[in-house]
Amino acid sequence: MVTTFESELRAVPERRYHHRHPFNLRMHQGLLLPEELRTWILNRFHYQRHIPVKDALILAKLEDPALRRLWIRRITDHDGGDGDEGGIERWLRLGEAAGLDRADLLSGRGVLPGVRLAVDGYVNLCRHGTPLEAVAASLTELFAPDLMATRIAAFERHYTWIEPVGLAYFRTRVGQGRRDSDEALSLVLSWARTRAEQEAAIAALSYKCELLWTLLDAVERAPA
Ligand SMILES: O=C(O)c1cc(C(=O)O)c2c(n1)C(=O)C(=O)c1cc(C(=O)O)[nH]c1-2
Repeated sequence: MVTTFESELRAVPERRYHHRHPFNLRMHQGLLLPEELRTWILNRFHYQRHIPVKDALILAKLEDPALRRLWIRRITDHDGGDGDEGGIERWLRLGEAAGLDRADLLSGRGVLPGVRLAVDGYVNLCRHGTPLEAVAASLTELFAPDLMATRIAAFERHYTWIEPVGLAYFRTRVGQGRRDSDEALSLVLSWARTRAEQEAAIAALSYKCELLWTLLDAVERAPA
């Protein structure tokens, strides 16, 4: 049974997730110039490389070994391990497939100030917030897999100058995102018992939507 709280949680990204952002809409319509797409890939790398950092901050707050075992997998999903190159390496390959230089991506040069602030916002929420708030903020991932499927189709159709091998990040992430958001949702539903806790979870998820939106605002207005 879907509780009122769960419906309230799902309604936040429904209205405010970046799948509705004009930059993403233009991406899906095939309207982005190669330079705009490269700016997005380079700046989104700053977000990607901080995902395992924020997950390590969450991990440090979990006192139950079973929960830590669950959460630590998120770090290796990005950093790699056990024969898997990991999501960060796959994102670097996406950059190379789009004509970016790996050393430039790794250097962090060209990351826009607004993107830095948005990413700092997420890391700091996970550093200073409760585990409930930090896990609730990750629930934008309820919507990410569908967005990625749309993105893969748009890249294959409109941006054929990007080598197809570069899409491996998104292909892998669709399944990981579904699994991660299912796990995060059951944790949030079981942890948020009082109305105050439920409201804190909704506020954290709203804030995450805002920071992803702000990130794309910065990319959209990047100087040419
Ligand atoms: O491409 C996207 O639109 C998108 C969005 C999100 C998100 O909703 O935060 C994530 C990702 N990608 C992603 O690749 C990823 O690994 C990821 C982890 C998390 C998280 O909050 O823990 N979000 C996202």
